[in-house]
Amino acid sequence: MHKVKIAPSILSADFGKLLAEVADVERGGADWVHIDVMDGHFVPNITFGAPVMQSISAHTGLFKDVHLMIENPDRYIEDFVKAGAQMITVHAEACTHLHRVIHQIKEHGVKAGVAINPATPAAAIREVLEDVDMVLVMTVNPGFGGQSFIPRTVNKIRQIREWANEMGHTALHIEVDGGITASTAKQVVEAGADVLVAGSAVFNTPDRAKAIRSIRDSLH
Ligand SMILES: O=C(CO)[C@H](O)[C@H](O)COP(=O)(O)O
Ligand SMILES: [Co+2]
Repeated sequence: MHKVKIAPSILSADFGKLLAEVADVERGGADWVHIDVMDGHFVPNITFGAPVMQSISAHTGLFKDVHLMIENPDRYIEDFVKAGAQMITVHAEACTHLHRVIHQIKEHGVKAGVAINPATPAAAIREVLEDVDMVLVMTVNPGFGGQSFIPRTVNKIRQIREWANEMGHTALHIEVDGGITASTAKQVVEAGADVLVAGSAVFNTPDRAKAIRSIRDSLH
């Protein structure tokens, strides 16, 4: 089992001072930075694209975890690789040819993840589980920060970790995203998650180091 990683989502950061916000969580003990890209089609919200991501990349040593909530993500993989992405996650619901997109990401030499919405069963990604570096189990409906954790999603985490262990895919990361706080983190880690995205729980408080520490401490 990997050491649990905390990945603050910049969705809840102040976009007017993104570099300072990312530097703040880097100093505060974050492991990864989670970059939410939304297109206003796959989800009812728009964030930013590869050029903004590139400006952040150049100024942080954090591992860059890109969550593409966009339709036809295959059209933008190369742009995000050039912008510094180290993990690119696409939604199973947004890809007609999911296996092809996953291999397209890997051909660029970056890690590949697949995400599933709360209403999507774990079985939707069973056939690509051995191909991916990470499964992102959405614990809220994607599109917005600050929503409440959906408890039913915990069963899917357990199921996916069980399948990965059965197939010997012990390096698989399981990331959870949405409503992760010091009150919800422990149950998802116990179910098999090892990457915790936290947006509002980290950025909506003035002391980011304290917020990250309190999520980490809640796991013991
Ligand atoms: O992908 C996302 C939303 O679609 C974000 O990563 C997620 O919402 C993080 O925000 P919070 O921790 O506040 O729930
Ligand atoms: Co996200």
